[in-house]
Amino acid sequence: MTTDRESLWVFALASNCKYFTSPINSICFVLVFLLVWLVMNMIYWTHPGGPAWGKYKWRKYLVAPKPIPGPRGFPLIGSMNLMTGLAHQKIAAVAKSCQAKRLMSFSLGETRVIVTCNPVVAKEILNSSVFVDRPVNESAYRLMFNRAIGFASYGVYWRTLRKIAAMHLFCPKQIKASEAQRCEIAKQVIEIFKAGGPIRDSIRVRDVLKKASVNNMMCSVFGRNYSLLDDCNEELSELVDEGYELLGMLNWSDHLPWLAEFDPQKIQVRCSRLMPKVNQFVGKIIDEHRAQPAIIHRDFVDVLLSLPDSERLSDSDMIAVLWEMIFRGSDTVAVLIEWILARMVLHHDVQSKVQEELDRIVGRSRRPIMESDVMNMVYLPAVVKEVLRLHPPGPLLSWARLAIKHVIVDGYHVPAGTTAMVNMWAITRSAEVWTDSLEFKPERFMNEAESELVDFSVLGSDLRLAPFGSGRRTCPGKTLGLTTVTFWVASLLQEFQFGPTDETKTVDLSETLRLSCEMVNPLIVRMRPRRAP
Ligand code: HEM
Repeated sequence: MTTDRESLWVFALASNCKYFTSPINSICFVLVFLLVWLVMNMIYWTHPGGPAWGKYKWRKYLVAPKPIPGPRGFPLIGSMNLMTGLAHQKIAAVAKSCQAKRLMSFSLGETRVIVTCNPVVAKEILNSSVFVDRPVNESAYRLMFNRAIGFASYGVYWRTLRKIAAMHLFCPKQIKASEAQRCEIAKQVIEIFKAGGPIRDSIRVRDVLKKASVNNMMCSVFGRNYSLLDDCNEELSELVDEGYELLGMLNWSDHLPWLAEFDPQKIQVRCSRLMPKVNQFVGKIIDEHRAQPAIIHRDFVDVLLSLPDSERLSDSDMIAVLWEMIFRGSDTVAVLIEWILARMVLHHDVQSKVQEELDRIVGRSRRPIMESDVMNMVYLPAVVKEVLRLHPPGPLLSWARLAIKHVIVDGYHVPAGTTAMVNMWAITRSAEVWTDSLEFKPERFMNEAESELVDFSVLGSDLRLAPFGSGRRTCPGKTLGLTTVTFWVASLLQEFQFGPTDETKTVDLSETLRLSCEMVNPLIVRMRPRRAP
């Protein structure tokens, strides 16, 4: 933007000068200007980390003691190619080749970025009081997420939202209170999978899991009970899918602001088509709650409507907050369960061990599993941790952080306004951090006798495995997410034996990175009921 404004000034001054009344002189001026611009961009590009870092150094006349190592990428656009496709894998490979696994710099157009593949530096970044904001993201702003927790600027508003959500949606009492709803949805999922008869040879699990997760959040947030068997939340699923795709896309205009005018990826158009639909859908639910005020708060809309004046949110802010919860709470849960089931198909011995544990704790009766049974399990939580290690749903921790002040990271000067990423995928697969790092071994989270879990929290205190992030902007829904995933997986494994569709086939674990990291090819399984009808 500064470049654009400065260029306009130069042109404005030039147009007032008599020398430029002749066309030849004007053309010469434009050519000289272009040449200078080109030379400057080439100079910026020579800096380690590429053009955005070079530009910062030249603009600030800064003699940095030592630049952060990193790829130069291309002039002007820097390393935009790193963020397309499987960004976490590409970044890990480049960090290795630049010998910059602890801290690497790169440029996304005009955006300065640092990234770490090291747990110690990750802790320094995520737990600092400096990397507490989120970088600018046009889609997030246009979809109003800047007024919800995830993209709100660090400050009073963000703190108030987190406090409200922590007290009324994510506290242990509230999570316990929503147990019946999770049980009901698990029951419906099982009914759907059973509907085709005892032998089901080829079932795609993703669609059912996604719908179940959306329904679960719809119930907690809006107090709406949708059945998995009917299609009445189809509209919401479409809105979530569209928002999900828009937020997950690399928007070139975020990093090359002069492109925003042209909207080359049609992101602005799609956001402005989507938002009125979201406003209408969520606004209608808020109006219905207003028309029938609840004496006991049944859901999150009731909570928001009953806030005291000092904390009351405008309607549009309320829509943003509610919409974000549906959005964040749905995809991550479904994606993680699909990865767990994929691993169960692939490692039949592990699946049998979970089922033995289930039978030991619940008995092979017809009694469905309860969440209190899951609390007594040790092997299943170890399996969930191991899947989070090999397939973290947010390999780059979903949303990056932004430095609000100058800061020193791992001995390097990092200027305010720099975007910071943590490559959790690279950390959790690193041979320097984990023994047999690429092998699927849930036992690594258990003691030698395999009778109890070792003391390893995945909730953000140990950066060797922190799939929910860490520090002030850590995921507020982590306990709810983990409880839902573990319970639904337990319910499915109690009920069914999962296997490959064909004994000669294996499971394709290839990844695709959207907002979360999903299986490229949706999991298709063979299911056999385990319990007698
Ligand atoms: C398996 C489930 C989940 C995973 C793996 C996950 C992962 C993450 C990650 C990596 C972050 C970024 C943290 C950081 O910057 O340090 C995040 C943020 C967030 N998550 Fe989750 N999440 C899950 C479930 C949920 C659920 C169920 C909800 C809500 C219903 C939720 C709501 C949020 C919100 C609102 C933020 C933004 C926090 C902020 O910026 O202050 N997440 N999540």
